[in-house]
Amino acid sequence: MSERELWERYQRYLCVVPSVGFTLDVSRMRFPADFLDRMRPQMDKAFADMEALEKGAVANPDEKRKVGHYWLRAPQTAPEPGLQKDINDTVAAVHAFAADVHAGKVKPQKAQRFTHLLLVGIGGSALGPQLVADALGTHADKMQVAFFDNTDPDGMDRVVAQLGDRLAETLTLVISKSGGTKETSNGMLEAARAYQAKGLDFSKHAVAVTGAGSELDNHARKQGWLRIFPMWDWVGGRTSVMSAVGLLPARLQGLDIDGMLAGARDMDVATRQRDALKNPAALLALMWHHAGGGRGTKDMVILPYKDRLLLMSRYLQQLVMESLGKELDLDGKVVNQGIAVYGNKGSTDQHAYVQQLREGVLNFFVTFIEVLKDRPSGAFEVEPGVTSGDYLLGFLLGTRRALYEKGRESITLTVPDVSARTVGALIALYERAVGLYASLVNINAYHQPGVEAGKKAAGAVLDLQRKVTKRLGEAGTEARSAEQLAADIGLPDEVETVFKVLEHLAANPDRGVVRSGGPSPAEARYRVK
Ligand SMILES: O=P(O)(O)OC[C@H]1O[C@](O)(CO)[C@@H](O)[C@@H]1O
Repeated sequence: MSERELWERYQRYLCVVPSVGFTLDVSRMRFPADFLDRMRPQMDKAFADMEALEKGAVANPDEKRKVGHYWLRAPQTAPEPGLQKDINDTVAAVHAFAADVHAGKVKPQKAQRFTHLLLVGIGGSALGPQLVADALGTHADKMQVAFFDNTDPDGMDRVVAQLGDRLAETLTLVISKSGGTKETSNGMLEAARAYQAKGLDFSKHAVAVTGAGSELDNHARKQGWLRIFPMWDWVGGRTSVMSAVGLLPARLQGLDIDGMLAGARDMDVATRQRDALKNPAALLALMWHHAGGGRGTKDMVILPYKDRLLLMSRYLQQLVMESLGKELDLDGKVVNQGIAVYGNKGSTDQHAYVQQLREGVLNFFVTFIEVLKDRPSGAFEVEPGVTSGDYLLGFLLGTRRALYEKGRESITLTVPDVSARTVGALIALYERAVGLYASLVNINAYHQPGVEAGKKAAGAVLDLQRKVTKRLGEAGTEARSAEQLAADIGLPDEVETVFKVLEHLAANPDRGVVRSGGPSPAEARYRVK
């Protein structure tokens, strides 16, 4: 297509959401002229499914749950008055609590004011807060935010070291919907130890966001934590950023959560429209379907040309892949669905993997995110008449063109700025697109049966470790091989796991296991110190 024809196509398919100043351009997707018409019956069903979901139908059949993240920004649309009240009360409580913290009414044990925030959570209980904090944060925020989002001891040590003595002014939020996620409870215990090491009572610095009656809820109550905020079973972890999970840390940081909710609400209005050409979430879902033939054969490369949106790809990775990556469809048929998501930011990636995108294996489509506003003020010309921001746009358009020339498809989202409103709108856009796409390919977007297998297997590894260390203790100073120890504990076939566990213990001198013998697994011998 010539540049002139592309301009015509750009105008024909441009989807505009004036309330958030947002546009979606699908002109560089090579879908055939009749594609949208052909997809209409499936799209109509997707709209009907979505309407039922918003009205409170059980949209997650496996877990028999309602799916209510859209109600979070429009409580009046929640199907029961009790839910509306819960949402309104929680937003009000978040505002009131944050105001008290900022004013020093809620204060730390041995300091005047909380100035820092440590968020302990993982997956949906961290990724949304991380995206929002990074996209909207500044050096002048009311509180600076740090995260424990893994059970990596060194990762946590590094955060604690960076906080240093400011731990005394740090409010820790432990966020877990289920309240039983191991990484998060480990993070909580590690955080408590760090406070204790400084002579501080963790419970006087701790707040929980969790489901009523969860392990975390019970623990926080028993220990008399500062506060507990609710997390509801009708909100999925990966769509929880507009519940207390995301609102509380954002408001404590000093961000405009009402703006974020309003942006999401405006996008929700736009994405409820039944005309796919006017509905950016529907158009996005249709483009994903076109790109990957409804089977996810093409990866989604997210390329925001803005540092503040760096975490978009990580956030979308969970939202898209945990929602769509399913073995079975809603009829129980094996489909192995999904769309792989990766990305970083432009133009940085032009000096990394864009080479492959232009010339290598054609297994992807790109989503460019363009931000019109360069910086709050003070344009600086790096060359006569040209700013760094002009370069950023030049690189975006240049890459888009270079990819198109080689038959590589792309979508472009444009937002006026990176503000609370646009971040809320982008999140809402993708939440809806994922839901609509799931209907198009007939899968349940709201459960995650696959992650349980890894959790169970991890639990089995730790049980095995307990048995091995007990056996090592009984063997005293006698050095034994992994093979012998596996046989000793009655699990001879688990020898590889026994070996890996022993290597890990021996690599950490304070664990009390000494390795001797040769470098190969068969030669290695282990004993207690
Ligand atoms: O908030 P929770 O219950 O700690 O769960 C954290 C994450 O773990 C998962 O359940 C996957 O293991 C995600 O869906 C969820 O966002």
